[in-house]
Amino acid sequence: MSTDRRLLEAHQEAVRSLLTPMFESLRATNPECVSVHASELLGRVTAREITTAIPLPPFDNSQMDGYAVSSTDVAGASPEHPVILALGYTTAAGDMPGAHMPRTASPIMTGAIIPHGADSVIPVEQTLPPKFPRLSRRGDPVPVGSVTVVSGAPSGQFVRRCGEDAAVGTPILTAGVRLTPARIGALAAAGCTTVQVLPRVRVLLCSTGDEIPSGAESRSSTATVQLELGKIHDANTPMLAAALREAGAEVDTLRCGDQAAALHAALTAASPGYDLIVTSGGISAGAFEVVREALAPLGAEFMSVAMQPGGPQGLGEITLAGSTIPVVSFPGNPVSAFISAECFVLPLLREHAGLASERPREQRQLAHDTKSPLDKLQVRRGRIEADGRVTLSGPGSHLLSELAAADVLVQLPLGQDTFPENTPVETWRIND
Ligand SMILES: Nc1nc2c(c(=O)[nH]1)N[C@H]1C(S)=C(S)[C@@H](COP(=O)(O)OP(=O)(O)OC[C@H]3O[C@@H](n4cnc5c(N)ncnc54)[C@H](O)[C@@H]3O)O[C@H]1N2
Ligand code: MOO
Repeated sequence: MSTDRRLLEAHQEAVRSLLTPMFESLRATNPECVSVHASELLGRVTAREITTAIPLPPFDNSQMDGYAVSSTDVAGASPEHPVILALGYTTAAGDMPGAHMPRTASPIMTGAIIPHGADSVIPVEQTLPPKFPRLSRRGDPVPVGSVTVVSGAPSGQFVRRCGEDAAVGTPILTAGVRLTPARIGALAAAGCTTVQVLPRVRVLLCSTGDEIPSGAESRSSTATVQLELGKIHDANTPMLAAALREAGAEVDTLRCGDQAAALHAALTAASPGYDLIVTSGGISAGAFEVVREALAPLGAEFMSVAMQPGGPQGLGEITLAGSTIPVVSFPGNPVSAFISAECFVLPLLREHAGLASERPREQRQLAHDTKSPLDKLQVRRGRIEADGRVTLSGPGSHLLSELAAADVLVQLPLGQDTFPENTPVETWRIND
């Protein structure tokens, strides 16, 4: 590991430079075609602009349950000068309308086509009687009866015009947009059955360490698994897999002990088909640093970043079985791994997935004084108090329960080691 410490921004830039060709190549790859009805569509990113081939709405229709009328028939209607109209043909949503006859009120339901000859709708509550009489649907004889109208209805009242939401050929979605529920709804309304979406980044996530039981040992049908002394549960694999997936990646996982040859063999066998390898653990100054030992000879570099947690880091393009693949290595301490992902990889994945790359930052005041190392940027975990100030938890990178209970990450900048109560600090939300 190099003894020079690089600044966080320099490492962010190095990771961006490493991963940019991978993102570019994914954008240049043939898009995937996904059904509008598939649950996997949510969160995918459009590969092309999508225009509507039909007007939306596809026809003039009623915004209210009421009566379609000719605005000239009811001009000047008021409680003092009511207009009495005979009942016309009824149109419900989905029906073909009958002709609207002059001096009639054609019962119409929300979403039904405005019948030819009518240009306005009066809600049923604004007529006398204020409820529909017994009505027949199209094809049946028109019921005999009348409706008293006590207010005028300007032309176009409660009429939803054909194409007013989107005219034929209008782009509904541009390329590079994340598919949200509303966007999927708009595509479905336009009659799109499939959508071309960008391929997702396929990540192989590999957690290392002899202290973590192998996959088979750690999976159990009971709620809690017993541990042998010296072993711990694998927190990083589920945590990092969830973070990567939340940022739009597809993730498969791999577990490996502390033998470099075994890690090399496992990655060689598993890596084809992936765009990126992310590792956790085995990169610091110990005697058995499996990731460093296995990946440095393949081209990865390991360095120290002037931050805490997350000091030890690794990255590079490595060659496995004749193919090159980018690798980003995080330290094994769970809070270090989480913050490393948050600082170096997730913003880039989010950007590719059409999400806001950076989480919004907020200035808050510290609720108490604290210290941090002068030569490192410290990222602390904090709870927001009722007065908006932040109480920090301990700095240790093993304090995962405190990370889980935190509202915000708090940045204590490098170059300052004493932070009195009420010092303004930059924060960003987690666990939302
Ligand atoms: N002499 C030095 N020792 C250490 C240094 C240093 O600069 N000099 N750096 C410390 C820092 S900071 C960190 S962070 C860690 C990083 O070490 P590694 O990346 O080599 O990680 P490991 O040693 O494999 O694990 C560290 C810690 O995390 C636990 N761990 C690992 N994987 C998981 C997992 N999947 N789930 C839960 N917990 C995990 C592991 O048991 C260790 O306790 O090095 C310091 N040491
Ligand atoms: O830099 Mo380490 O990531 O504090 O435990």
